[in-house]
Amino acid sequence: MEKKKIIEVKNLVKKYGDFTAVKGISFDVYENEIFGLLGPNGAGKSTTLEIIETLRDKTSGTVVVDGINLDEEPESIKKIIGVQLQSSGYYPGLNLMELIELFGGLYNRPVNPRELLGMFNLEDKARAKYKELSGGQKQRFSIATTLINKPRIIFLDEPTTGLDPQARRNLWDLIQEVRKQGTTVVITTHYMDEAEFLCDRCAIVDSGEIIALDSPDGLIDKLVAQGFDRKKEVKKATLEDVFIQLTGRDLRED
Ligand SMILES: Nc1ncnc2c1ncn2[C@@H]1O[C@H](COP(=O)(O)OP(=O)(O)OP(=O)(O)O)[C@@H](O)[C@H]1O
Repeated sequence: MEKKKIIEVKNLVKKYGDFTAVKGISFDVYENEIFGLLGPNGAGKSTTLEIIETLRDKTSGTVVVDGINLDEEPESIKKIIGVQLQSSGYYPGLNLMELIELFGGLYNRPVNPRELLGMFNLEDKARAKYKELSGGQKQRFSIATTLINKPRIIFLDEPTTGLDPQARRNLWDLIQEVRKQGTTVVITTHYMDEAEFLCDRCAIVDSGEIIALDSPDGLIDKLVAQGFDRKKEVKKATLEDVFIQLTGRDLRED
């Protein structure tokens, strides 16, 4: 069966004054895939995401999300996407349940806060304030809030930055679970192991251009076919494997 395109980006350009941050990139995201945007600092990943999320104006190019043209109906796009809020958007006086209820009200959507918090292992924190959460809990809550409006696509900008290995692996499982439930996931990350584990396909962005786009295995195969060979013998385990083996897979922050 033909895969359905849920995001179509064509010749997207973004200029900040004289500086061109995004230089005419084109890519498609298929329905229900986990799609990664990888690239060094300043490559233009966040700018690209924010344009698709309707949070930033583009200079030129076309963006179509689930058949909706960004230039024509940005409000309709907002209704079908889930975006992580800046932490400043979490009113300090409200607990997690109240925040979810508030956001549900803003989206005009009935929402079951306990169920959502449960999915992200935060049921015990239902009455806690955002500032009382650990780093991993904050990230889980932030991802949970992207699902409040039951979106078709969620956008995650560096979701595991700063987390310990247990929290990172736990979040990977949660992101896979979100996808399993039918949501398309677009993610930016600087961690190549994360992209390799999670992404069906990824685009490598550098200086505002896409320099490669394929599945992680496809990208690796292409490099190997060019004669690339690792200098050192591949180790049977990594230091992270040692760490996880010694400290276990359970989350520590709770
Ligand atoms: N509001 C702005 N005004 C001017 N330049 C900007 C603005 N926002 C981003 N830039 C520049 O555009 C380029 C792309 O930035 P962007 O944040 O999209 O990169 P990124 O790939 O997400 O980087 P990072 O991995 O560091 O988050 C950078 O050179 C950045 O300095």
